[in-house]
Amino acid sequence: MTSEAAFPANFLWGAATSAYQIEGQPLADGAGPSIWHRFAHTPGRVANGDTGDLACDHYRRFEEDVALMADLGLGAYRFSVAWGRVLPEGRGSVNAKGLDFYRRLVDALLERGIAPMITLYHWDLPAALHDRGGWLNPDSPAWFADYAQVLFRALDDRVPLWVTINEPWVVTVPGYLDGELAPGHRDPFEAPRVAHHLLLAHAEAVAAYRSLGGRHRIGLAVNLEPQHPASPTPENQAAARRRDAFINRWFLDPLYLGRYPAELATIFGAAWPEFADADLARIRSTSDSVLGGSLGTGCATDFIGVNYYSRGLVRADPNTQPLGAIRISPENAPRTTMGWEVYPPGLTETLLWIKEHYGNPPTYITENGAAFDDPPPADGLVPDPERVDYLRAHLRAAHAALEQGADLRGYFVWSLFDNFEWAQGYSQRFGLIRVDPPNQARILKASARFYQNVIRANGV
Ligand SMILES: N=[N+]=NCCCCNC(=O)[C@@H]1[C@H]2[C@H](O)[C@@H](O)[C@H](O)[C@@H](CO)[C@@H]12
Repeated sequence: MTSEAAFPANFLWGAATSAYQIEGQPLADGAGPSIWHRFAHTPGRVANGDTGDLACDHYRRFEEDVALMADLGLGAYRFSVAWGRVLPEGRGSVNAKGLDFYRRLVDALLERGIAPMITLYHWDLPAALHDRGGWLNPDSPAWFADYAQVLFRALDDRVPLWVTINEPWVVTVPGYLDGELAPGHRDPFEAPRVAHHLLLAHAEAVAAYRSLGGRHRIGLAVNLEPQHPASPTPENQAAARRRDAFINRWFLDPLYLGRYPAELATIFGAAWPEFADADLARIRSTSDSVLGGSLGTGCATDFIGVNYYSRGLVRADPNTQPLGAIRISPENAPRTTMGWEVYPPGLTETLLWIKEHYGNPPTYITENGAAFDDPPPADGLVPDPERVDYLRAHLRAAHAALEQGADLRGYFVWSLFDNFEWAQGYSQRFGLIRVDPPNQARILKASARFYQNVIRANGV
């Protein structure tokens, strides 16, 4: 099959998931509960009262699932470790059975020639640490670095790619500002401090990785979305700039430029603290990579993981505080069932924005995908043409950025399976493979076959 867009020879093709969204049995074998176990079991927090108690039962079915990944021809699989399985109290003694699950999963992947990309933190903080203040506690970066070292020591001989934290913005804003996600706080004084501790946690984990002689690559995964004014009025343009700082630059500017966007102090006002210069220096610290010498990007991170779903169409709105800007959904544009506009050019724009603003660091698209109301299976396959179109268009958009010089190394579909979509429970389907918790059958969708062909052709 000749492909219109041929990718580089060693381009990495993967799919992504996270522990609480697919594993099930969150308390098995001595695991400690997470804030998401607690949040999901709090009435009213998750649609239909759904929880991750069963999810995709991946904790039990992982060998079958790895075989499915191999059938698709995945070159890599991105998954997260549930901190509470490895350290039930979040710190202190290691739970051998919990760590062993991840060792067996990694070995099963390697046996099939699938490279593991491990995310150390995908939102499921041990509840025991939350009870000590969680990410608000200035000790949280050290807790995270200690946990990271347990994984580095156990698995770095076999894991080529590490992501420290998934989407610190989502941990911070839905978690501590608007309260939609665990732990469900709504406090503008807490959010900037949580964000700061997450950045320090990333830096401490990277520093620990370097000091242990970590032989591979470690990065941060961030959700990014271009912000476009709904109409070119000065108010809307200013609102788009504020939202750009708030969503896209909050974490990348400190990491690559050693400073927070100035807009954030204006947005948060009195709630924005004075951060120590030494902290910002630590976050941006130039640490020698295992390849010797700084990587040239002058920061602790080897690569950026980009989670791209859509753009933000922005209108000034004084009633939406603290931003004074609201994201609107364009009436006549195609949208996913999450309400997000399907906007492939935004992926090209995002990748080129990273190249221009942060020195073209190595980049992986660590998440890209869409939720649609898939029809039921027909002849053993779920017809999901909308998802096929979404993936094809975004792969072409990624390729356009490659052709303009973006250092894009790989692409991970979100998600391998229909799974627990946080506060929306199982009402949203993002998978290449259909999973219904009651029967746990794995049924390929047309998008899985499409992606299998993309991988074979190394192009789309
Ligand atoms: N305003 N605004 N912007 C919204 C920005 C948040 C976008 N949501 C994500 O990126 C989450 C990411 C997560 O890793 C995964 O665990 C989730 O299942 C997917 C799907 O939801 C995506």
